[in-house]
Parts: sequence; structure tokens; C-alpha cells
Amino acid sequence: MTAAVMANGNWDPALSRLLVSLEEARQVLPSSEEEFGFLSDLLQSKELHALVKVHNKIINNGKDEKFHPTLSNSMQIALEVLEVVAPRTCISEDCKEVFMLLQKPHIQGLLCAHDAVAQKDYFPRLPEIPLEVDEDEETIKIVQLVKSNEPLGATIKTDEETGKIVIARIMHGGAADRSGLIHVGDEVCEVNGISVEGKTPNDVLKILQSSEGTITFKLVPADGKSGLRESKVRVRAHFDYASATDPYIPCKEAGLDFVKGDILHIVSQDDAYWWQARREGDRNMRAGLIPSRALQERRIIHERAQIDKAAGEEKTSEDETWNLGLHLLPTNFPVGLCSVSVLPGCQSPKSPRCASKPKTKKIMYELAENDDFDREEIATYEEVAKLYPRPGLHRPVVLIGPPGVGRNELKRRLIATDPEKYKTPIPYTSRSVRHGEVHGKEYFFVTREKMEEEIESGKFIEFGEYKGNLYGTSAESVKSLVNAGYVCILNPHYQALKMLRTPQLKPYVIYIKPPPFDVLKETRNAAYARSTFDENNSRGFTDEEFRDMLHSAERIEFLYSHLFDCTIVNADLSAAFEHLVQAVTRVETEPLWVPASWVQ
Ligand SMILES: Nc1ncnc2c1ncn2[C@@H]1O[C@H](COP(=O)(O)OP(=O)(O)OP(=O)(O)O)[C@@H](O)[C@H]1O
Repeated sequence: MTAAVMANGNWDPALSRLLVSLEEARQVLPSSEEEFGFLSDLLQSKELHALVKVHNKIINNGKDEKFHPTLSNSMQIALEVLEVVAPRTCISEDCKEVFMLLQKPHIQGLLCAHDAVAQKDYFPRLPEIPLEVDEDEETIKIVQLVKSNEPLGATIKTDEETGKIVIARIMHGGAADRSGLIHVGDEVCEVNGISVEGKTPNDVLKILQSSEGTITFKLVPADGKSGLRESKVRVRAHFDYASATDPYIPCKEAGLDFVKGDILHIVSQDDAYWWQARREGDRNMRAGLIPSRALQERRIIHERAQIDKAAGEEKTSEDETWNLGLHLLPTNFPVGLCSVSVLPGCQSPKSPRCASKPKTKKIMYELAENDDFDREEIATYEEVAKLYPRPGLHRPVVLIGPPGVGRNELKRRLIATDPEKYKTPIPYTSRSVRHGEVHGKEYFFVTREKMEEEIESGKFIEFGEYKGNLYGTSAESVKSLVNAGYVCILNPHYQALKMLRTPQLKPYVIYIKPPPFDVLKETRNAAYARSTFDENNSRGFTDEEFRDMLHSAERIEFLYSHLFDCTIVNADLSAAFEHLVQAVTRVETEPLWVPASWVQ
């Protein structure tokens, strides 16, 4: 029979050899005639024959290099290339061409499709092939992992319904995930031969900790398990997070710490309360747990309610006026900050005390009163994407800061370095032209009616009234500078930020922060700085004005810090200016993170 089988050219030689050895060993095998017959039939069955043929075909095809993608992250590499060539587009035509080419949507689409195929990230997913299991028989899988310094990257819990130990979470990129053998919901039966029945997750952890070398799990696979698919979402964190001090995190060791401003790659949002993330650029492949947006929002609302309660207990009748905003502030937040001036009138937003003091600043700011308290919006995570510098189309640079901190000084110095490149929009006014003034040079002179109409229709990013005349900056004048290829430098009132931060303008926001009181006083006095709180600019700042500046700064930071792209402390003026030049160069040459909606 064997010879007949072997004579068949289609017969697999490995199967033939097995059959021959089986027959040769027949006499010495302790097996029964029945068992021998079964094995012999199996080795000659058409089904096994076909199966081995298919197997060999697949193996042979797999050997052919052209079926293997050389990489599965071509999109990532394209982005890295863009980062490298972006600053060189002005020195080399080739760089420019590659830069433009790699940004084309169809090239990016092609690369994305390539990566999806290479990563076998197909969509829609095929349903799992149902396992044919005998009703009473459970499939058990044995998984062996070698213990190293690296954590396993999985958490366990007691299933509430069955009381059994199950895999609660698999951390993306961790050892368990990479093995592809352990899935969420798998039931743990044994660890290193020790039954975990009736044990708590802590008991199981102890077994794991005391094990050396290879760890063997006996698991009952979960039904309908699915492979983990990585999301591509990047977010900017608007709060600091330290897992060690978080009483709610299910597993402190699995936590990922971050600070406000960090860019996080969210790899899984499967759990409503605990997302999995990596810090962008972090080489560590294993993801960590971070609170989800929903959880963090709840936490902030709870914290604010606590603060509210505490503030309510301390509240005096004087506090009443500021109640609208202060219920959002930390308990130690300075009380009595400035209100917002309302047309008509000439209160300045600088401080509540400033209503009695004249100002040199011509343009004051006006917005609906409640607008200043937009921290009602809870800043947790903001989805971001990289924006590449676009040759000839510069992002406007917006300097935000408390009155008197030095924004005008820094803006003036920057424009002076290259007046043909850096421009600031020309303001509008309803006052009449003075001798020597030219329309479109110092101001655009328009009638009060026209200006009021345009303010009404939302065309001004900031406006105010001074000595019976209106002053303001129109959004259109910012746009026209940008479209003409200039780098538009703005130093509007901080409340203008919300109007400026649009997908059309894509501003880069720099916060000019005052240094601590002593340094502020020392640097300004040493430079004979002129107080911007004084109408004639004829004296230095008073201590009270320095304190106002610091109070305003705290308020701006509390309300708007989540909108800052960069912070510059204006202590030593030349150091602050150097920092500004570096930041502006970065905006012109480097891809930077912006709200995802700006790049769609
Ligand atoms: N780092 C610094 N050290 C010393 N003096 C400074 C510094 N920065 C700014 N000044 C001075 O402080 C004064 C106020 O600065 P500037 O007019 O730029 O303030 P501003 O932020 O534009 O204020 P406002 O918004 O009220 O117009 C000016 O005399 C300026 O030269």
C-alpha cells in the first residue's frame, strides 16, 4: 500500500516517510491493531493529503519576498520625511517637490491603504469563525510567556457573575498583546500549574511575582474575542496626571503619567473610563492607562462642586459681584479680578480699579460679560494633528498677556528685524483724520455707523471706545495680511482669542507671562519702563500695578492656558525676545500640533 501511495507523484514526501516509519515500527509499537489502522488511514486520507498540499503552497508562497511588505508604517515614515525636508524647502527644489508631493491627499491615501494592508488592518472585520466545541467540553489554551523585566501588560479581575479570574485588560504593545495569545475576557484556570479557583486577583499576582523563567497560563478563551486595533487619535492633554495619586485607577502600575501640554497617542478607547495611551514619541511600545474624557470631566465637575461648596461657606456679601466666575476658580485664586468693560463706557479690562484711572491704550475691549467665563467648557483632551508649514502662507502669531507685560515691546522688536516680513494689522477708527495722518497707514478711518454695523455683524476681533470714538481690529485685515504672504503679528486682548482661534486663521498663540513680583519690579525699574496704566506714559509702574499685572496673568492662565502653544516669561527682555524669535522660526519651519479640525 505504501509503495502504491509513494508512486503517486502528488503524494507529499513527508507524509510518505511518516507512513513508511509507521509500518516499519509496527512490530515494536505497543499500540493496538485498531490504533495502528486509524493512524495509517489518516496518513493516507485524501483530506490530510489536500491539507498538506495547501499548507505547502502557502509556505512556498510565503517564501517569495514579493508577498511581504517591507514596512507597515510608510505613513509614519512619510511624516518623518516631511519633518526633515520642511525646513529645507527654501534651499532645495528637490526638497520642495518631495514636501509638496508627500502632502498630496492621494499619495497620503495610498500610503495609508498600503499600511492598512501591511498591518492586515482590514475593514470591515470578518466575524470570528465559530469554534465547534462539544457542548460540555471547554477549549483550554496553554500560553507560555517568558518572564522578563518588562511587565506582562495585562490586568486581571474577578468576574462579577462567575466569580472566576478573567483577563480585564490587555495593554497595547505590551508583552501579552504582542504574544497575540491572551485576550480580554479569557478565563484564567491555572498559573504555572497552580489552580486559581477561589483565589483573588491579588493571590494570582503573588503567584506571578514569585515565578521565575517561563510562566504557563491555562486559559479558557473568551467568546467573540477580537484582536486589538490601534486607533490613530492624538490628543493634547490639558491637565497633569499622576497615576500614583489617583485613587480610582484600577491598576497603578499600568498608569501613564503626563503633564499638561503633552501629546498622547490614544491607542484604545474601548473602556468608557480608562483609555490606553502612549506619550507621542515615546519609544516604549507598551501603552498605559489614562482617565477617559468622560471620567476626567466627571472628576473636574466633582472638584468644582467641592470648591463651590467651600467658597459658599466663606462667601461674604462683597463676593457676590464676582460669583459668576469665581465658582470655577481654585479656592486660593485671587478674588476681585477685573470685570469686562461694556460699550458704551471707558472702563478698561485691566483691573477693577482701573475705571478711575485713564489709560494710554486706545483700544479697549468689549464682549458680552459672560464670555470671560468660558471655563465652563471643561478642558480635558483636545484632538490634535500635525500642521505642516505651508510655503507662502504663514500662521498669524498672537501675543497674549496681561496689560503692561511687554507684548507691544516684543512685537515692535520682532517687526523691526524684518518689516517686509512681519506686519501687524492696521486698526479701524471712527474718529476723524488728524493732520498728517493717511487712511490705511495709521488707521482705516470709517464712519461710526459703518463701524457699529460691522461690529454688530462680527467682523471685528476686538473693539472698544475711547473718548467717544470707536477703535478696532477687523478679522479681514488679519486675513489679508496672511493671504499676502506676511507673518501677521497680533497682540489683542485675551478675550479675542476665541474669535481668532479658527481653522481659517490657524493662529500660533504665545503667552507672555510676567515673572514673579520681585523680578518684575526689578527688571522694569532697571529699564525705566513706562507704565501703560498712565495716560501720558510719564512714570514707571507702581507696586499696585505690578500686582494687578500678576493677578491678570493668573486669571488669563486659568481661563485660557489650554489655548497657548508656547509660553515666554518676560523677565530679561533680550532673553524673552530671543525666545520669541525661536518660537516664530519654529512656526515657519516645523510641523506643529494643532486642533485636528484645522487640518481636515
Ligand atoms: N522684560 C522687560 N524688562 C524691562 N522693561 C520691559 C520689559 N518688557 C517690557 N518692558 C517695558 O515695559 C513697558 C510696557 O511694555 P509694553 O508697552 O510692551 O506693554 P504691553 O504688554 O504692550 O501693555 P499694554 O497691553 O497695556 O499696551 C514698556 O516701557 C517696555 O519697554
